[in-house]
Amino acid sequence: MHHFFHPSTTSLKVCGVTLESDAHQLVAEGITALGVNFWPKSKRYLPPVDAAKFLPALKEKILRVGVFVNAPTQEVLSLLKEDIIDVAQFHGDETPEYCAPFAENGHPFIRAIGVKNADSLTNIHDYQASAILLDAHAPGVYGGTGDTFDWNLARTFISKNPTLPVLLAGGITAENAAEATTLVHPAALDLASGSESTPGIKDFDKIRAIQAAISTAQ
Ligand SMILES: O=C(O)c1ccccc1NCC(=O)[C@H](O)[C@H](O)COP(=O)(O)O
Repeated sequence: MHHFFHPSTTSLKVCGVTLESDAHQLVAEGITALGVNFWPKSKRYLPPVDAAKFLPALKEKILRVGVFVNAPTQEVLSLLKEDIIDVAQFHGDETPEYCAPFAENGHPFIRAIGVKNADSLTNIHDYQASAILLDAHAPGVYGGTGDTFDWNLARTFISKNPTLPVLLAGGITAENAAEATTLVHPAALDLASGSESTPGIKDFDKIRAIQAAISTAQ
């Protein structure tokens, strides 16, 4: 986890994992982090009870991130306390007040921000997040759209906040991963649509191509 949040290079987080076999293959491919989506309306939803069958065995092998949209605090806390996930990712309308107990109790979390314009990037320190994920603005669906946003906003944000780990998300594919790495220099690229054959099913040719693009770019 230390490596992920204090990176010297851009790492990769593959989100929307639903299959145990895909999770093990991500470990075998040396991917830094995986995301499991606990929002019931996501195309990539995995019920916590199913995630609990395979995520514990992956502890220390890959960073296990749980993605939540406006979930009850207790649901998030129990997955963290039961050691099913390492990090929570808040990808909905969670406020600084919602996030505060996680920060105060030392639970690492990523706050995802849908970037509409420069105003989307104000007051981000209020969340006290371990890392920030910048994604395309997606009213109502929140994430996983495959759409990009203006990466110059991300680049400017990172240059003004050099000690805050920032993940870049939204429409990352093998075709644009090198440019995203070179232009933005994020702590990690994060992707769902660009890593799968159908929602929730990973395509390892695509994932290897993205890894290669990141390596070449840095
Ligand atoms: O993937 C989803 O279905 C999703 C739904 C609601 C909130 C978040 C979601 N995904 C979280 C992620 O971290 C995705 O990787 C991120 O939104 C980028 O997705 P994509 O543009 O498809 O690469």
